Amino acid sequence: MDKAQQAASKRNAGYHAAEMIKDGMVIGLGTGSTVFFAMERLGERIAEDGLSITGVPTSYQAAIRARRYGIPLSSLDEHPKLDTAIDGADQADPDLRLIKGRGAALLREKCVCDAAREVLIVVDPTKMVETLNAPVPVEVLPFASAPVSRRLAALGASPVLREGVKKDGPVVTDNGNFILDCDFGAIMDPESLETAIAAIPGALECGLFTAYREKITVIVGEEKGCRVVSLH
Ligand SMILES: O=C(CO)[C@H](O)[C@H](O)COP(=O)(O)O
Repeated sequence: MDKAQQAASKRNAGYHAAEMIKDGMVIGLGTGSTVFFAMERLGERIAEDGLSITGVPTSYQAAIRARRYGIPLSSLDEHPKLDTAIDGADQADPDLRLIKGRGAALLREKCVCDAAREVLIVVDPTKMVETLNAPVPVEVLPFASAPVSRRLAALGASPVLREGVKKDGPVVTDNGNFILDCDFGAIMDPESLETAIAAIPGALECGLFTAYREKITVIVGEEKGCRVVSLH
């Protein structure tokens, strides 16, 4: 799939998710290029049809983009329960388990996913895999990054501190933490791995999302149209 085909697929997925949003909904807004297409379409529906929605952004980037599209914003303080959330993913398997966090927003994304009654995951076809095998991002407390790294290595990864492309030194998340990218190879038991990582003090969250399969709908954008996958 070339770049133009991928962009068309992302756009179709994002637009499809945006069409599923109903008047009055409070929605989590994920981070990443595919969600931005959903926001673009939501902005059009607000401007053209008077759609009334409230967004809870998962990152500064999502908030900036949502404002640009005229989406009114709120927070989990105001809305601890969300009608739905739209988010992207780096990989999804047939059981709708995900790896997220390329954009370093995984901690807030998991909070929003947890708060949402349903979750729309928008992806292009390259994200669909039989077995999750991408590096798992782990957000770590900087104070504890060395011991956390050792614990992750004991689980089978070679953790790599994520460094900035446009800045010197480590990437600092919107929450003031670091990211360790952890390549575990093929992940045969994502649930156990997520539980094991969650048990490490100082590992604040990881990019494995295995607990939300029942409320997730994956919208796979194709060059023309979409394929919708859910377990319900
Ligand atoms: O998890 C994420 C950010 O933390 C993104 O949703 C994920 O990386 C997908 O991004 P894109 O839609 O740009 O491919």
